Amino acid sequence: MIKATPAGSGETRDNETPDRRAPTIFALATGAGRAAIAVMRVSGDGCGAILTRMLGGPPTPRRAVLRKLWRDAATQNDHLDDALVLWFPGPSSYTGEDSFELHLHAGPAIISAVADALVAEGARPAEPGEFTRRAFLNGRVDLVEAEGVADLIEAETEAQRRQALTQTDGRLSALYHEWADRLRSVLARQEALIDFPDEDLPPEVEDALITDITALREEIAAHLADGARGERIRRGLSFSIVGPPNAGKSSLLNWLAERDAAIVSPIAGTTRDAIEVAIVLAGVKVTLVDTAGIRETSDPIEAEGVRRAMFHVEHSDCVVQIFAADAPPDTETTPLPDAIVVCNKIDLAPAPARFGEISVSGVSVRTGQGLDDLRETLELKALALTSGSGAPPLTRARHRAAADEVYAALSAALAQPWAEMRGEELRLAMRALGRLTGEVGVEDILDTVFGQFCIGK
Ligand SMILES: Nc1nc2c(ncn2[C@@H]2O[C@H](COP(=O)(O)OP(=O)(O)OP(=O)(O)O)[C@@H](O)[C@H]2O)c(=O)[nH]1
Ligand SMILES: [K+]
Ligand SMILES: [Mg+2]
Repeated sequence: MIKATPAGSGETRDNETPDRRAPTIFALATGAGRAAIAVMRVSGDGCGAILTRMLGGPPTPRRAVLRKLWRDAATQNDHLDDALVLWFPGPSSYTGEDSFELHLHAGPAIISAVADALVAEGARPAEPGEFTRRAFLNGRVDLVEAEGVADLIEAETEAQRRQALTQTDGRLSALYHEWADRLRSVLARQEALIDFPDEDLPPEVEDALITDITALREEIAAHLADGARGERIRRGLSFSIVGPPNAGKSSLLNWLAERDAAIVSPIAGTTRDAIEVAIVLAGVKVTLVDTAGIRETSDPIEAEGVRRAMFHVEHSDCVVQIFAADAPPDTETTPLPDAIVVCNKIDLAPAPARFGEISVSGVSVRTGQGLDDLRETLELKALALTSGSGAPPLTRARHRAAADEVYAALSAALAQPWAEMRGEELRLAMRALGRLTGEVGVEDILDTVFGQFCIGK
């Protein structure tokens, strides 16, 4: 077989021993299930040779061309499909390697015949995230951008899509790179202080250094203290509906979910398990949780339901506390902290204006009265919990851990009276930032990061 020119000749990350030859991988980039077209993606050193074998030669780069696809074009043996072919020679491809795409007719027999032919030419099926992993190793994207690609594929809501885009297009990485640049400058000036202690550097040099470290540390603190809005957008918010039995919790859940997700009945204690339904409020993914009515009970199963309800009260981003107008809470009951308070069944009795300090949303799930206003209140809450300044938010626990480390190292540096000792802390901060974008020492986390991808990306 003719060997294609080595691909991915651009710089290789120093954290994984570069394998000079990139084994050729392939995967279906489009989903399973009935469809008109299936896209087969192929990347690696063997691509040129495979195109020669199956098409008779690589087509014009980066142009969609319709070609007959053969198991062996030279002998015109076994016509596999008529496919649209896109040839991306490395290094200016997604992976940085030679790669191509075949837009096939999506019949399962065609897909498996093409896969067989690729295996016969020495390619192997790709692992989850392997294309993007190669893009990372070849310096096409950094780790934060790669994670953004995974989020973009997973994005179900507008807020998730917008956030993932700020990550894949490098806006979040740019922030981290800007921090690294500033830290590098601080570190250089710090080294100068140590190297030329007797050369009477003006005291302003050290003062400016301290000022810069302090400013950077404050910015990182602000990034960390954004109320986890980026992580919330990614994972979605959770809103739980709690209150006494028969208040209409399940009825409200069903109305918000626009389907009969939970059983509604006049029997108090109908809901026992927590019932979760995903909805979208103002472009934000929200998991609504219907819970068991909270009351004293001798029924062990209902008691477990009550215990679970209390768990959700504690762990939700927002609690919707509901009671019925014809069974208002007694004077000992107090509103839950930060709750949205709802009085249901206002078709039976008037709602009180306030419950403790909190104003009450009066609704009737039966007649529909007040429900649109309540939805708007919930939408505003979802927006308040996920919006912030224009700066790209922190989106993952991995980023939070690294930023925490940088913050701690900068704090330690500021606490050091000796310039020599400060340098060590600054280097630690630099390393933590490098791990964040994937520039240093990340071998151990690559499997975790790319394992979350789907196959074909
Ligand atoms: N009149 C009136 N009845 C309602 C309204 N909303 C719900 N109901 C009725 O109240 C009863 C209880 O409703 P559910 O939604 O099951 O109440 P729940 O809070 O989930 O009850 P548990 O799961 O038992 O804690 C049902 O018979 C509903 O049809 C309303 O706005 N007005
Ligand atoms: K009920
Ligand atoms: Mg219920």
